[in-house]
Amino acid sequence: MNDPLIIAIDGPSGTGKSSVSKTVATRLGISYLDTGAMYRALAWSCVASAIDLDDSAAVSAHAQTFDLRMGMDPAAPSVGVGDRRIDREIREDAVTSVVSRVATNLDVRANMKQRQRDLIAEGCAATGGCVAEGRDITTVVAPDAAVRILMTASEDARMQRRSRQLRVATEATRSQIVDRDRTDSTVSQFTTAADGVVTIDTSDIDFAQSVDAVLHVVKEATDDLSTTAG
Ligand SMILES: Nc1ncnc2c1ncn2[C@@H]1O[C@H](COP(=O)(O)OP(=O)(O)O)[C@@H](O)[C@H]1O
Ligand SMILES: Nc1ccn([C@@H]2O[C@H](COP(=O)(O)OP(=O)(O)O)[C@@H](O)[C@H]2O)c(=O)n1
Repeated sequence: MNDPLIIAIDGPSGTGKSSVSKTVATRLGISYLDTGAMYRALAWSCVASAIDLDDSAAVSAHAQTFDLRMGMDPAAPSVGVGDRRIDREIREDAVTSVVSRVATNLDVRANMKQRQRDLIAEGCAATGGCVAEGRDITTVVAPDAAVRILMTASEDARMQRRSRQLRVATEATRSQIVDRDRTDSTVSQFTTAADGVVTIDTSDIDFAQSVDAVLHVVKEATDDLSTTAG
């Protein structure tokens, strides 16, 4: 049997990671893991449980025990805590504005890394592969993935996409995202490619071309693997 195909994709907000990863996973018939949604779910759950986000010990204790449920079908990914589905809630401003506070907690990150590795293994067992996307997948969660990609895009392109997606003014989005990227980059390196990571700049290409660019990198990597194995 072939080895499972793990595709790791990192990058800052608005580069196209989530939308491109979902389409790539669908096209390849493999699982999809949105790791950002996991940090968002933890932030939501802390707020819902009235945990003080400045109390890092309480946040990290909650991270160990909360009942996070990730659905990894790329055609219908889902996020839940216990029986409650929170797909919409985790995209709201109340979560987006605090998510970096839980994501910069190093105990939380260690717990998430383990959960993410387990989920990737589960996704691979179910479908033969997994596209996992976030900020530290190529470097920390799956540094041995067969395919490792950093998606980048100019700040203007990223802001325009996000504001179109959220239907809000570009300038309002800009400061929020720039601040979040800055805070996030204190714990993860996701603006320049680590060794062996392929950069795809999506600034001047459209969505379909971004998908094709990822599939091209996947094809090259898997062709290389079969040559090495053969
Ligand atoms: N060239 C492109 N590549 C990827 N996404 C694009 C592109 N142009 C526009 N978009 C759109 O940008 C939006 C933001 O993409 P998303 O996948 O949410 O980014 P991220 O997960 O990196 O924050 C989506 O609505 C996506 O369809
Ligand atoms: N691998 C990851 C993924 C996300 N995150 C955190 O989770 C937040 C939300 O991630 P996301 O991918 O949903 O963010 P955007 O698509 O809005 O950029 C980020 O701002 C980071 O704080 C992380 O720390 N590590």
